[in-house]
Amino acid sequence: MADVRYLGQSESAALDDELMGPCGFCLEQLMELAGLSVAQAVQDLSQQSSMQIVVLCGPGNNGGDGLVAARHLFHFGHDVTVVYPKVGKKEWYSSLVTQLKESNIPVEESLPSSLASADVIIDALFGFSFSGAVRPPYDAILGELRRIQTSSGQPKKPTIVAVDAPSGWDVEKGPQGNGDAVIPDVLVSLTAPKKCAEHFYGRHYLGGRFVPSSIQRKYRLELPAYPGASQCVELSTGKKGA
Ligand SMILES: NC(=O)C1=CN([C@@H]2O[C@H](COP(=O)(O)OP(=O)(O)OC[C@H]3O[C@@H](n4cnc5c(N)ncnc54)[C@H](O)[C@@H]3O)[C@@H](O)[C@H]2O)[C@@H](O)CC1
Ligand SMILES: [K+]
Repeated sequence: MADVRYLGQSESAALDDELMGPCGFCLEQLMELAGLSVAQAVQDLSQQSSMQIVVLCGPGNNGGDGLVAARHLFHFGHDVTVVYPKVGKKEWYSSLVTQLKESNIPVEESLPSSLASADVIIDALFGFSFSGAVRPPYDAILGELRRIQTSSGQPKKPTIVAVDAPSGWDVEKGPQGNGDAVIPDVLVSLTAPKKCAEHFYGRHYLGGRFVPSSIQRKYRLELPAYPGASQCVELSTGKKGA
């Protein structure tokens, strides 16, 4: 089988539109499956039965994936905190927050003081629609992540898991500029990897096991086989190099 194809930004948005238009899916369905696949990938990372997990959620659908993943990870037995500075405009986001609160999962507007001692931090701030320089309040959040990642004297650092694209990276060109990008340890690409993933060398999972054959053919996706009933599959990394 050929290599998995990496998608550009406009192609990713077009594919998304087709799924939720002519293919007959709705956002809530796809977000649930995307978030479940992120939760399964995180579960696959460790044998630890109860991890401290902080999920950073942005204002768009990438943030929605994070809210769904948080709920599943709670049901998997983990200690989950959600940071959601701005509730997205779609009504569905408020419903996802309600679902979390019904299980007493904390949903905070700002970073918890315990962030650096988390086992896992999930970056669900921005996905394939990110562009330009990071605006407040997300610039400070990514700055803190970078600080935790680069600080010395901390025996164990949180594993940073990015959803669909590492936030702050150019969706096609990868980490840009002055070396202050957050470099995640794990990336969970959804549907198909975005071009920025060519610059990623950590553990790389693919999730979003819902792409119909018609779309796979049209976009020449060459998706790998998912094992059994799993919602995610691990890929090899650094396809073309930085
Ligand atoms: N078909 C798919 O592949 C699916 C994709 N989903 C998710 O949807 C994501 C795309 O969602 P969206 O199109 O809503 O977009 P994103 O979630 O990538 O981001 C859009 C939001 O980020 C803000 N934003 C963009 N650039 C910014 C900047 N520089 N500073 C601050 N804020 C900025 C925008 O104002 C907007 O509110 C994917 O990456 C994936 O995670 C899933 O939810 C459902 C299925
Ligand atoms: K992200």
